Amino acid sequence: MTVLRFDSVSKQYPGGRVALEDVSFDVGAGEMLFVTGHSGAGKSTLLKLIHLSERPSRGAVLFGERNLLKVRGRRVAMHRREVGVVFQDHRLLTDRSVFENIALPLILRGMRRGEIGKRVRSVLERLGLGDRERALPTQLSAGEQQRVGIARAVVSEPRLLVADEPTGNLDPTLSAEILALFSALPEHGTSVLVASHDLGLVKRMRKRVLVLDQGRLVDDIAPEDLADA
Ligand SMILES: Nc1ncnc2c1ncn2[C@@H]1O[C@H](COP(=O)(O)OP(=O)(O)OP(=O)(O)O)[C@@H](O)[C@H]1O
Repeated sequence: MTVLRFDSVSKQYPGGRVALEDVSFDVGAGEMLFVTGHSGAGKSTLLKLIHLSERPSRGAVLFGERNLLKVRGRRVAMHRREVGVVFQDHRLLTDRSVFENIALPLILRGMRRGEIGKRVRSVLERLGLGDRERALPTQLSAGEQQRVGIARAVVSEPRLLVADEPTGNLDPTLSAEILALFSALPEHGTSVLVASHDLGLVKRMRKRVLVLDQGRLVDDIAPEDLADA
């Protein structure tokens, strides 16, 4: 089953910059893959089209049966509940506890308090944050903050998780740890798309890799065809 399809997608920003040019690919249910390329290659733009912070100039982005070009108004928020997003800079609410940060998407959905408690604690345990639920984000290490960002993105059990340079500021051990967490998500039914310019790291993960170069998809490499890192 296909979760995400890019069909001849181009994106030109106002001002003339072409960020993506005729990009086509599919992501299957429960698949994890990377998108890589030099700075400015179009990685962030590709992710932004998926969570609707940008719109394509040409072509179509399909999420399951949903053509994202037709998603407007209130439906944008509904769409975003099915796509978890992990940002490099975490974007946590600094005056709210770890628990509250993670619970927020469930509170917004109107979920019952008992159910919210159960779900948040289960995600906290999975991410090794069981004893940090009352802490404020400022009291956490960079790696812990990043894991809270991931917990918030996965707590709604999204069909797709997109992550933009999720290991950007982390040391190699923490980076590996975070990527191992992502690798476990497909078992829970979530497909995962990670943008990273760190080629060594991408190769070590041994997953499918899309390569962007100046907005063009120039390679789509299967795990078995990856050279050793
Ligand atoms: N809002 C914008 N307005 C105009 N041009 C933009 C905008 N956002 C990105 N661009 C341009 O589009 C191109 C692709 O940018 P994008 O951020 O997608 O690349 P990237 O591969 O994620 O780069 P990086 O690894 O540096 O984050 C770049 O040339 C960039 O300057």
